[in-house]
Amino acid sequence: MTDPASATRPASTDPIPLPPLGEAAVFLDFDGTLVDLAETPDGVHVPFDLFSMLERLHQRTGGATALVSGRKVSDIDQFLPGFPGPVIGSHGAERRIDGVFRQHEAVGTDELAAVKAEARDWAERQENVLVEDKPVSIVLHFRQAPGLLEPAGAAMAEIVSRHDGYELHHAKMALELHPMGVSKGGAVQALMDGPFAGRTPFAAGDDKTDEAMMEVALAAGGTALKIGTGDSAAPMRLETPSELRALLSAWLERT
Ligand SMILES: O=P(O)(O)OC[C@H]1O[C@H](O[C@H]2O[C@H](CO)[C@@H](O)[C@H](O)[C@H]2O)[C@H](O)[C@@H](O)[C@@H]1O
Repeated sequence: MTDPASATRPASTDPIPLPPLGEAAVFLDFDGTLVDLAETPDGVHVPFDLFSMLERLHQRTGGATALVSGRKVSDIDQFLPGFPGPVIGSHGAERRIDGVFRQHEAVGTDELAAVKAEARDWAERQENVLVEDKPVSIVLHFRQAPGLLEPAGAAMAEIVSRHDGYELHHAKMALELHPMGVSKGGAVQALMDGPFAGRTPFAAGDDKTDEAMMEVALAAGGTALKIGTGDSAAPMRLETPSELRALLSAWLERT
């Protein structure tokens, strides 16, 4: 029988098997991983020392530290202005690598506009559903209307069923409609095949969308860490973003 406590216990503890930073490629999710979740997307608190820690990781890994978020890249720029490494946004549908910014080809298409309009139209007929419009997707947030999550799931599934090439992603208290095939794993693989080649990857995340990047990290001989509860391919687990930040600080001291 599975021990319920094992869902939150680190699968591996002392010492956590992390490669020397000079040989590592570090992939970090943002919400729920580097910062605590908040009631609204704008409400997250960025600890004052997070930026300097990420900057040190960037330096110590020779530039091989990437932020890999479901947020749009411009959000990450707002929360962590001036982060010098690659920023993967919108779950991989936006990428800024070596200063070159690219977005998914769906941006600007009539089909994407129609998917967004239909989702927004449904949300505007409800109360307290927060709409987040991103370049390659639309997100409906339900922290202020948890009872609507289920009916919204059915309504959003119906919308994507009418638009070829779109899918519904169940996020934390949110539903996101985006083009099929968008994946953090694809973006992480591209970095491992490109500027981060030859390094040992470490990926940390808290959500289902992070599993794809963790699987890429594991397949490349690296390791992965899950924050919080829930199934994960990650062999390591911590409970909170603050524990991860402490681990990253200790890593910076260690190697
Ligand atoms: O991949 P991530 O960096 O973890 O981004 C995932 C989504 O994060 C945001 O939504 C989540 O965090 C909000 C703030 O804590 C929370 O209110 C919401 O319930 C969560 O789903 C962001 O708003 C989304 O665009 C990201 O996809």
